[in-house]
Amino acid sequence: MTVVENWIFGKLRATTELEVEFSPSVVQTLYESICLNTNGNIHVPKDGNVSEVTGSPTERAVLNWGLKLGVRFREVRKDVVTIGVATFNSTTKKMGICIRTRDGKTCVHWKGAAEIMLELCTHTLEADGSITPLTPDKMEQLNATISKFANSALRTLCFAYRDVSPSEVEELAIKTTKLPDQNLICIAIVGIKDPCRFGVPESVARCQQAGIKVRMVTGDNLQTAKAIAEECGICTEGGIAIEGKTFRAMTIEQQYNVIPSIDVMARSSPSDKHILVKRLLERGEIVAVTGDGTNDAPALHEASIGLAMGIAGTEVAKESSDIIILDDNFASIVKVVRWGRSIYCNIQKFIQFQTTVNGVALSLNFITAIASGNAPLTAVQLLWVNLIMDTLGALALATEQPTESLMLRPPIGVDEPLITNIMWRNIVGQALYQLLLLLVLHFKGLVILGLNDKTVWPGLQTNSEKVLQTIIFNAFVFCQVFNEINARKPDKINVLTGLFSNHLFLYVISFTSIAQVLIVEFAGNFTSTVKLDWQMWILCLVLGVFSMPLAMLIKLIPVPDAPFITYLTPWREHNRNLAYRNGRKFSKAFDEHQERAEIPMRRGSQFFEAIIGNEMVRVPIPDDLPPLLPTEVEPFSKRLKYAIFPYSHAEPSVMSSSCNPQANIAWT
Ligand SMILES: Nc1ncnc2c1ncn2[C@@H]1O[C@H](COP(=O)(O)OP(=O)(O)OP(=O)(O)O)[C@@H](O)[C@H]1O
Ligand SMILES: [Ca+2]
Repeated sequence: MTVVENWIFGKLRATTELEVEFSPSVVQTLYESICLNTNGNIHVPKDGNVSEVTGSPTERAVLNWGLKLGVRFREVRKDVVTIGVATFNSTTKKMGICIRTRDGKTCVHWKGAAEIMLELCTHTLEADGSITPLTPDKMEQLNATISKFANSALRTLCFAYRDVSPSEVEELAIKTTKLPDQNLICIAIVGIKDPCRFGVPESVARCQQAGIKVRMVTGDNLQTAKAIAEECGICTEGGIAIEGKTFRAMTIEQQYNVIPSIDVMARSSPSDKHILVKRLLERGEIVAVTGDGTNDAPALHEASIGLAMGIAGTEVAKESSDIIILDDNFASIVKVVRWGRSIYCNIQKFIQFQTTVNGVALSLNFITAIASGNAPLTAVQLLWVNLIMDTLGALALATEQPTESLMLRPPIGVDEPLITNIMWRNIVGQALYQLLLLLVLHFKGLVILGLNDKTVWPGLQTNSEKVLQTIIFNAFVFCQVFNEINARKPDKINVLTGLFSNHLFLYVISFTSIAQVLIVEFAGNFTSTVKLDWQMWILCLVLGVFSMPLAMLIKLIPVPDAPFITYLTPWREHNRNLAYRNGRKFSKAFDEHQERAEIPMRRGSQFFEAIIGNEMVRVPIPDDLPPLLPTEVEPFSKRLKYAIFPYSHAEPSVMSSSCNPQANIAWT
């Protein structure tokens, strides 16, 4: 951040040089304001190297500006006695200090958000040292200056001061009251540029493509925030920019209604950030919050995913977050999303693959055992299959790299099932094919393949039966090998894209295939298999490969958008809506403090969970819940998990099914 524009002593200029004709006393006042009313520090090295400036980015910008003006920090700070300080506060957006200078004068200096500070000013300091009243005309002029700065995406700060009377000093000393902040004299207004970091607009655009709504919630002035949001591409069509105080004044209902269109929230306090996140969560959204300051901690903590900045972030912010972005770069958030989605997809692929193998192996052995008394897959063979699908399958499928297409589709909702309709279709299609194939082989294989070698093995099986059993095992394993390739892209016809760049996948597939050949050809005694001739090998391979064109055909079958599970449980959606409506009703009741609602309450959570039918539903808890525990349960409160309160207005259908009217408290 750097100061790029300033208005001082009644003049507007873009330079940082103070003209010589200013009266020394006014320049001294400005220097005091810069050097004393700050948390930052300047270290001037003795060897003449560049001075080092510490503090928050805003403080550093101001101190650097001071350096350019030629302030001698040590001299200004010498012999000054501090009487009181008001540290920077994100809610009031200003900071102040009360000092006694060398010449015995006591004064208070303030620095803070420009338009907020200007409200507290009654006079301005002029170049010749005179103090002139801040007339409405002048006020308008200054506000126009602030707007001008803000519209060029500059953060505006106002410096002000005033002398403090001995009686006020006494009061300060006795009561340690807050520093006087009325009737101030405006010294200067500066515009600080915080340039949009490299790559941010692109990253925002990528997030938007990925169905993520990016909102900016900042302590800056509305115009500054809008201008910065415009630069970063955060503003959307139909989106609005709102001030924290406007949002705060709304009812919960109004907040719910306005939230979807909020792009920018300006001049927000820490609690505004927190409430916005809370409302979003209540609407069932997943919210990621990034922040650096202590004032962001409540929102970071509340969010589904809190991302703190590693370099600029305060310890408090880092403690309250789930992920720390080491390079402070917004582009890293895109990476987080990409990898997060990739892991989710890889788990889905793995589940699709594994469910198919398990389903087929289980059904095959079950059906054949019941129908013919003997199962084709032996325990050792199943162990090998298990190895293929668990360890090797996970290695192959879970290590797929994230692809670009992951960032082009909308996010997955919290209540969307892990196994999607597309996956069910693939699983059922493949499993049916494999099962049918293996059952036909098991029951009719001898005839179809013309196997009639009646030589009896010690295990009372004929040679043909042994060969058939080996073919079934072999075909089954090859089906898995090729179905593993199918599982790479559950929703794409072409499953081969990127296959050759995923070396681990190729190793796993090759290892599985080679090991299978070795097992069948050389480990017959152990796995109860026999050697196969080349025609049989080709047959097994073809049966396995066939699963690939089949998968393509299966993918042509359209599936509905709504998860299959909702067709099986039509009451589910209905209950959810009902519960949500009632949740709002509860909120309202609590708002108005009219009635006590019947709420099974999980302590410290954002939702309460109600049982409706056989469904557990989550309903948002209103912010300002009155003290929860009835006095008689207080002694046991540590053991209390649910507290249920009588509430007369809730819909009977909910209440009758969810709670026992006798029970006021449910214990765990
Ligand atoms: N050190 C400071 N002294 C005085 N005023 C400040 C200081 N830092 C920020 N401000 C004022 O407060 C506003 C920022 O408030 P706040 O810190 O609540 O917001 P934020 O969005 O967290 O900002 P940041 O980008 O600094 O993290 C700024 O626009 C500025 O007007
Ligand atoms: Ca901050």
